[in-house]
This record gives sequence, structure tokens and C-alpha cells, in this order.
Amino acid sequence: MAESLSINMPEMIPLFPLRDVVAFPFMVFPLFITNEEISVFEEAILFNNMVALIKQKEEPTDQLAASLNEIGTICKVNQLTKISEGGAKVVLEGLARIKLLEIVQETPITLVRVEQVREFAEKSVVSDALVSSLNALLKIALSYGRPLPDDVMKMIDYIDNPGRLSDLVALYVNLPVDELQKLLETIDPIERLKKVYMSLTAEVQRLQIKGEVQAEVTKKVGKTQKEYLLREQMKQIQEELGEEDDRQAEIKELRKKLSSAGMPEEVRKITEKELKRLERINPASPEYTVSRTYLDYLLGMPWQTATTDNRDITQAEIVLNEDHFDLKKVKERILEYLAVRTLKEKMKGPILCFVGPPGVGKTSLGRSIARALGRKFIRVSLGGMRDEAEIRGHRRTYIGALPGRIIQEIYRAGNNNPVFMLDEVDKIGVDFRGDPASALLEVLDPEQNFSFTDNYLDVPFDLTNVMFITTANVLDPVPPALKDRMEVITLSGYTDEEKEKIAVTYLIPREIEENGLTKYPLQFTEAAIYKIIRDYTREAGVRNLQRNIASICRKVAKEITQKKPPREIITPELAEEFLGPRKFYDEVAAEKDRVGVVTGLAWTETGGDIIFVEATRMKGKGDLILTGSLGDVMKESARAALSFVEANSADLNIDPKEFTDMNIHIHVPAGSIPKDGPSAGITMTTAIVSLLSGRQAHRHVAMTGEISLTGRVLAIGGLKEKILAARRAGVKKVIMPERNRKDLEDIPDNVREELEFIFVEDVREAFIEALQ
Ligand SMILES: Nc1ncnc2c1ncn2[C@@H]1O[C@H](COP(=O)(O)OP(=O)(O)OP(=O)(O)O)[C@@H](O)[C@H]1O
Repeated sequence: MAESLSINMPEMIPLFPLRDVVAFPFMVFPLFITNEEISVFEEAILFNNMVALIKQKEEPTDQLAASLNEIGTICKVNQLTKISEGGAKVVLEGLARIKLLEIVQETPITLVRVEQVREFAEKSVVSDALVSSLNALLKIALSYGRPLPDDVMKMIDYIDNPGRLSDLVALYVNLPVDELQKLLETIDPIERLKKVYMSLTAEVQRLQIKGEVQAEVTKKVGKTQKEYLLREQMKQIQEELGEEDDRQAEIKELRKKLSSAGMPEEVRKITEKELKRLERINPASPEYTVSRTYLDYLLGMPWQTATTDNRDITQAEIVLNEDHFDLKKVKERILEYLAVRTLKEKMKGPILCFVGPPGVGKTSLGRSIARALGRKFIRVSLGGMRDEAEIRGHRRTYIGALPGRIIQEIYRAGNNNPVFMLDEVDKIGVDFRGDPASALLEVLDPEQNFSFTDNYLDVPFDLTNVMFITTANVLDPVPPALKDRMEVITLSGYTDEEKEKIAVTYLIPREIEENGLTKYPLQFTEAAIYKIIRDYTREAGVRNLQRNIASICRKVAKEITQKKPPREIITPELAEEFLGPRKFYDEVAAEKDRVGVVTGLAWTETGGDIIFVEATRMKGKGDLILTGSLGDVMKESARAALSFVEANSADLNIDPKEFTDMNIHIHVPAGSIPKDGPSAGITMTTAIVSLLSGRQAHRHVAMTGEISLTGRVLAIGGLKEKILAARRAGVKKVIMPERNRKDLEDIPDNVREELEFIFVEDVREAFIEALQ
């Protein structure tokens, strides 16, 4: 049995508490101390150059005694060197384990009473084996590159005392400070040696794996970059340990997708490259998310995925009829279009363009086409779109960049052959951010769109399978290049009778269903529907009609839930009770026949409308004043009207002085609504003649027509809308250009029967009909 050496200790010694280190016996080590701490070591001279080094516990306390561990090390101060920057370096040598007995004094320096902890180690087969194993293990560690000071290595060869060996080696094993303190507190040398042995074994194992990995990786990648090497190592280690982190799983998943994405070869290569890049990016960096989102788009695009078209045209016709009333010509044209598409696998254009006032069913026709073909339906509104990037996307170099709407929607649809409706092509804008119309051209042009390249996606995507349909209220603002590629199908407004039928067959059943009234058989009388159409809406389409019907259904639903007896029949009175006082009146009936006020017919984006052109005069120098938000063309036609009247004043019995001593003012009320176009020429001429000749104008006579300087009446557009508006407003007689006679064919019979039409070639014929 060997007992540790007994140290000749003074009765008390100075204490130096340690924070992040543990001192071991036999260890020679430097300690850097502050100026305040120097006195402890200077005082040591009085105590045989000895100090007690005890590590403080982790949990902070104010009391010194409570903060200290019980076991520490008594050390000899070998050297004390003051440093010029302040503080000092002390070289200490660990002598033996000590146990803290008592704190004798705390200030100015702490003095403690300690006793040496005696260790007894019995030399045995076990201790011998442990010592030689530890020796061998240390050499292995050394061979794997674990650094050990030379002199330590030499000493180890000679030490056969297990306690000493364990204390010496403990310092060179990577252990947390807490573990080291525990090791210090392990008094039994054999036990301590075992612990050190275990720790060293774990470390050697780690080194071993690392070494193997390193060798394998080096073989694989040769002399590639350092960063890459380290990542490979990490990957290998993870595999070795059976761990695969989320990121690996993610990348694996992306690779799987890549193999089944059905991309064209060049896109596949780009995706592959991006995937490799992703593997190298730190997942915590923002760049990772950017790359990840990009890959999501690349892999998620429906490169090959498409729905199978229903090629049965009869079935398509059934669907169209199911969803929409009448629209015979439109449906016919759509079916022809579908037939050609069915026969020809890849049909190059044209793009359908539905033009008409709001609420006439342009969007819902698009939806029906999709339903008839069994394709997905996408709708994007181009209204107010000014930025080209909304169509073509932003380059990925921009923060928060995304693809344009076309690619986004196709990605979302997950099919490369949806019916894609682009609403409001007439409202597309142009500004400094580019010209969305030209970007749209790339999308729609069958000559280009097989390789549409979105700025974000940066690879071409074939849009030839997409069926594009555009809609517009008016065609004029659509850029000619776009117009050129479109096949225009015009939808005009509905007559009251048509609206009534649409309400009965489509809108009412739909709203009953939507508002949960299927169990309560609600019925609208014909008179009630007409009342809603005439007194609560003034529109070419049926959107407000649908809204009013929905409003009544909601009110009925509310009453039912309030346990009131359900209303079964909606009469005109009940409609009024639900919808409140009527909103529109018969405009013409509300007017009087006047001098200088003539009823005209106008055509706006929202359909036809009637206007009252007013002319008045006041003393002046023959100026023409125009008000009422008139556009340039309309202003010019007012000047032409005045010139015509002045040039023909003799025939019209008008005093020529009217044109030199008076100012003429023409106003078209509803000033907030912009008006333009030449078709009010006839109305303005008639209003001036009425004013200057003092003849009253019949308010029930409405007119439309462009005039030339010689008084010829020229053809106009939008006739159907205008005639429907005339009828809505209570007009009895419509004066229109002879050249528009053929267009009367499009006017439903019942409307034609109700109105009287006068076709004129010369404006003077209109005076006879309209003026008293
Ligand atoms: N002929 C019709 N038969 C049945 N329902 C119709 C008909 N025309 C329009 N509708 C209905 O009227 C509503 C409005 O139509 P929709 O939204 O398609 O109008 P729109 O012409 O696209 O208008 P906007 O130009 O404002 O987009 C829809 O609920 C639609 O089903």
C-alpha cells in the first residue's frame, strides 16, 4: 500500500478561489491575476510560499464559505512576476489535495484552515492493467493528432502510481470544469483512474471516427475547397452516427421531386445546379430561403401535368346552356372555337376576347368554358396594372422577388392547360415601370409563348397549352398589337325581358341556394322582378339585379331565423318593403319639353345611357363655351355643330347676329362622368337650332349620330346598348343614322316593336322629327 506524501503545512494559509479552472496536484501551471489579487500571493511568503486553490461552485452566493467546494489543492508559489500592463503572472505547482476546514479570516486576505486529503493506493493487477492501458491509450490519442506536451509524455512513461497518473492525464482530457472538479473530489486513485480512462476512451473513439471520415472524404474529393471538405465531414459524421438532419431530408425530398418533375433537359440542369448550391448555403442565412423558394417554383411548375380535355362538343354545349341564358351567337362562336381546338392538337391562337358592359356574363362564360372542357379556371384582373413585373416577375436579385402573375397562377393551378382569363385588358396602364401590355403580348402571342421566360423563373415555360381568354368593357384602349391577336366576341346588354328570364332561370335559384333557402320555396312574381329591374337597377348587365335578389333572399333568411312566418311569394310591394324606396325613375317622363334641351343617346363602358344636351346663350362675342367633362372628340363635334348651324342660318331662319353678339354655352349634365365620342353631333346641332330658333324639343325623341360639316349624318357604334338605354329611360322615338339601319337586326323584336325608329341621312331631317 502506498500512501501519498505528507506535506508540511502551516496552521493556516491564504486562499485563492478559482472560477473557471481546477488545480490538480503535480500540475505546474501559470495563473494571471489582477492587481487586487496580488496580495494573496505576496502574503504566501509568510506561509511557506503556500496557497490553497479551491474552485467556487457554479451557483453564485454572497457568502464565501457557501460558495466554495470542499476539496481543493494546496499549491506552491514558484514565481510571481508583475506585468507592466497591470496584474501579475504566478507560476504555481500543485502539491496535494486538501479539504477546507474553516475560514479563519476574510479580509484583507482570506486565511483558511485546511487538512491534507490522504490517498491510499494499493498496487494490484487492476491498477497495473489500468496504468498500462491508459499509457497505451494516450499513445493512440497522440497518433490521432491529440497534442500532449513532450515532458508530460516522458513523465507518463515513468509514473506507475495510479493516483498521480490520473491527476496528470486528467488535465489533457477534454472535460468540462465541473467534471474536472468531480475528478478532483474522487479520492480513491483507482476509481479516479477509471474515470479518466473512460473519458479518454470516448475521446479516442471520436478521434478515430474523425480520422476514418477524413480518410474517406479525402479519397473522395481530393483537394477541393476547405469548406466543402468540412461539410462532407459533417455529413459523414451524421451518417456514421445514424443522424440525418432536417436539411438533409429536405434536400433528399427535393431530389426526389426533381426526378419526377418531368422538366425539359435544360431546366433540369439548372435545377440540379441550384440544388447543389442550396446544399452549400448555411440554412440560417436569408439566401437559403431565397434559393429554397426558387427551387419550389422550379420543381412545382406543372411541366408535364395537364388535365384531359373533354372533347365532346355536345356536352360542352349542354354546359354552356346550363350556365347561361340565350347568348346564342356567342355560344355558337365558342363552340366553333372549341371544335377547332379539339381537332387540332396544338392550335396557334387566336385568343378569345369577350367585350361588353359589366355584368353581362363575360367572366362566368369563361368559367363555363373551363367546366365544359374539364380544365381548371384561373382569373387575373389586369385593371390598373402598371408594372411590367406583375406579368413577367422580378429578377431574383431583388429582395422578396416573386414570379409574375402568369407563372404564379399556373404554379398554383398545378396544370399547364388551364383556362386563363385575363380580365380588363382595356384597363392596363403604362408608366415608368414598363409596359405591361408588351409583356402581355409575349404571353398571348402563339408565336412566342411556347418559351415564355419569367424574370424570376429564368427558364422558359411553354404556355401553348393554356387557353387564354381576355375580357374588356371597350376595345378602343386595347393596344393595337394585342387587339391584333385576339378574336373579339361582343356581348351586349340585356333587355328587361331577357333580364327577367335570367333572373327566373339562373339568378333566383342560385341565390336561394346560396342563402340556404332551399327548404323554403321562395318565389318572385313576374311583376316583382320587373320592379327590381326597372326601379332598383339601371344597368346593361344583371349584376345589380343579382345583388338585389340576394339582398331580398338574405332578409327572408333573417326573418326565418327570427322565427317569423316564412314569406313564400315576393310581390312588388314586398320587394319595395325589403329594398326600400325606388332608386331610379323614368328620366324622360320626369323632364319637360324645353327650348335648347335635346335627348341624346350615349354609349359608355357600362353600357348605353341617355343624356340631355343643353344649350343656352348670353351676351358676348360669339364664343362657344363647353362644359360637362367633354372629351376632345366631343368638343370638336360641338364646334362642327355650331359651324353647321351658322353656315345654314338663313335656311333655318336664325338671325346671323346670334353668332356675333352672343356666346353659346353647351352643357351635358352628369358632369362627373367623362363623355367622349362623335355620336352626340346630331344632338348638339339640334340643341343649338332649338335654342336659336326658339322651337321646343320633344323629350320623348332621342337621337344619336355623327355629323359632317355639311350636315350629313354618319354611322355610329354601340347601337344596341343605346337603344336598350332609350327604352329603359322611357323614350318613344329614336332618330339614328340611315347607315345603321342594318344593325337593327340585333335588337330583340319586342324592343323593336315598342320604339319608333327614324333613319336620317341629313341632320335637317332630325329637326323636323325632334323640334316642335
Ligand atoms: N346570360 C346569362 N345567363 C345567366 N347568368 C348570367 C348571364 N349573364 C350574366 N349572368 C350572371 O351575372 C353575373 C355577373 O356576370 P359576370 O361576373 O360574368 O359579368 P362580367 O361581364 O364578367 O362583368 P365584369 O366586366 O364586371 O367582370 C354572374 O353571376 C353571371 O352568372
